[in-house]
Amino acid sequence: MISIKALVAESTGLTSIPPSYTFTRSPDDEPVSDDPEDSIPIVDFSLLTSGTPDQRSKTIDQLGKACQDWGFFRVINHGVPESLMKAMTDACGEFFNLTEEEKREYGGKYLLDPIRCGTSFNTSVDKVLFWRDFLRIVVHPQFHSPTKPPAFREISLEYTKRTRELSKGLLKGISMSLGLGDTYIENALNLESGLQILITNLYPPCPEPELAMGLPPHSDHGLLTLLIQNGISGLQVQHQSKWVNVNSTPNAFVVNIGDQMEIMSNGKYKSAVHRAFVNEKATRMSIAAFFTPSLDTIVSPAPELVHRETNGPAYTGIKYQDYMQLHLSNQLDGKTSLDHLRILPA
Ligand SMILES: O=C(O)CCC(=O)C(=O)O
Ligand SMILES: [Fe+2]
Repeated sequence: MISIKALVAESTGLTSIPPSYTFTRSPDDEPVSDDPEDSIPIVDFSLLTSGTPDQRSKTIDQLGKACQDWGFFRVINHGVPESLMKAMTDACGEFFNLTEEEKREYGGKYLLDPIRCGTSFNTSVDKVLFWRDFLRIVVHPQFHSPTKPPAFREISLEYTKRTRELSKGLLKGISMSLGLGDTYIENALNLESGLQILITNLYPPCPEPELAMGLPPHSDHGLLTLLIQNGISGLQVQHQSKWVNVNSTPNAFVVNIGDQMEIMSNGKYKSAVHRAFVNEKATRMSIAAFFTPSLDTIVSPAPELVHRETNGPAYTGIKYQDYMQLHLSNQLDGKTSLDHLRILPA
């Protein structure tokens, strides 16, 4: 399947998109909020790790509130150097600039290949194709890297370590905000042997951006996602039935919680539905670091958060590997993977 990058490059003066990329917008598509987007919660990570006890406890409260109200927040003062975020963005851009022939080496057939680049989401089931190319790399527990461009390995290894530290700190805070010990999530979901996956999304300029979709509304299948963008906006998050723009701000991470957090917290923290639009002029890029339980962990609501009388378990447990397989082999469609696990109140 041709990449969007090649499609755009090969068709000079492309004025319309091929029909296979044309989305029919649903008439009940929720409106875009006119709230200033800065109402998205902001978490100051430095207060979590080196604040006074009072600042730390306030930040844990803020984190819990952000997870409960939005499932989505920005993190500032996170300790990942801005120069590294920029280097990572540049290295990913250079990867996509390799020839189609060079990239073909990673056009893996299997959904779980450790390095896989491709287009859309899952071209064997996508009904409409997305205006998106991607590179997906498993970087933990085993680190993988494409061999080109030459600097990619070193930069992505450092980026992997620094974002891992950040995710651990955030997960400790989130664990505390649920009234569980700070290492509860880490231990219950076996995060040390869990996966860390880097997904770079490339959205080349699109001649008919209002008809195409970068990524349709979806929640992330893992536990936590840390995202950076290349200065071009296009991400929206659903909040109280409206879409809110998440503009690209330099030097902050956009963090969202995924389906495993929703299951583990018994629905107290819901995974955020988000989508990505494309635009006519600029190439947009986003880099997401996904953190997941280990493949053999059975994720189920934490017993501490389940009260048989008032708040029974809302999801059936599932082995993470089975969940990921379910998610990757179907269409990307809202929260349909999670819907399979819901236990409806009697
Ligand atoms: O491009 C974006 O901003 C969103 C990417 C995303 O949602 C994903 O990779 O799961
Ligand atoms: Fe996502």
